[in-house]
Amino acid sequence: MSEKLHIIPHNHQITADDRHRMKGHDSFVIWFIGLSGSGKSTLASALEKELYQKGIHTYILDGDNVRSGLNKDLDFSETSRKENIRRIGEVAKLMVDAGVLTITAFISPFEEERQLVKNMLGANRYVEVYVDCPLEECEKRDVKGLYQKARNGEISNFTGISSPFEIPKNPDVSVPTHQVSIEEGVAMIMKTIEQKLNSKHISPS
Ligand SMILES: Nc1ncnc2c1ncn2[C@@H]1O[C@H](COP(=O)(O)OS(=O)(=O)O)[C@@H](OP(=O)(O)O)[C@H]1O
Ligand SMILES: Nc1ncnc2c1ncn2[C@@H]1O[C@H](COP(=O)(O)OP(=O)(O)O)[C@@H](O)[C@H]1O
Repeated sequence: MSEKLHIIPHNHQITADDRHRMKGHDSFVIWFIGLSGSGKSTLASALEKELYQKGIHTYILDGDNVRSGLNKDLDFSETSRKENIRRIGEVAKLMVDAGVLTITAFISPFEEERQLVKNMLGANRYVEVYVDCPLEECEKRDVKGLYQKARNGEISNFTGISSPFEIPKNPDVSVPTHQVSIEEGVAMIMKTIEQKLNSKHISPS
């Protein structure tokens, strides 16, 4: 797009801080990264349950509600995956501004897009969770039978088999799901976000 757009922001009367004060907690994104079958959805779901029980307003963005709607025009080429993550980052930013503790569960295979999202949100609103599970274990689990299909050549560009996965350089927490239980994994994440949950980042009224 070459034409300059004249978009001038409006300063609304209610701010993110007002929304945090209303809800009694801060908002940020918990961004899960990992191979298919590593345990992103399982951990995201268990974590959400724990946060819900603490009275925290959460929402999970995942393939079910994003790739089948907003991003249904995208496939699994490198370009599409990058655009997938960029758009999810933008949606997460809106949700965080709306006061929701947002959890995302996407493979997010490229470091560059992860950094882009982190910069978009601001480092203090982005918690990176690497669901660290070896390919062999993910393939053994083969929750959806997709690894078998990828090995048979029925699916192309499959992450870990025929499409790259860049190991996160500096995640806030790594959860080795082949070594720890779901409960232990959730506890590791809760420990990482504990301080953020307690410090409300709310300016005095
Ligand atoms: N080619 C290929 N490679 C990897 N994964 C594939 C592929 N085709 C379909 N699937 C299914 O789509 C889910 C991954 O989508 P994501 O949006 O998370 O991928 S990405 O972040 O854009 O790389 C992934 O879900 P999870 O298993 O929950 O990770 C797969 O079930
Ligand atoms: N410690 C663990 N943490 C998360 N998942 C685990 C763990 N141990 C075994 N699993 C199993 O691994 C599978 C992970 O699948 P899923 O959560 O759909 O992965 P992803 O969303 O990354 O594709 C599930 O069947 C889950 O029960």
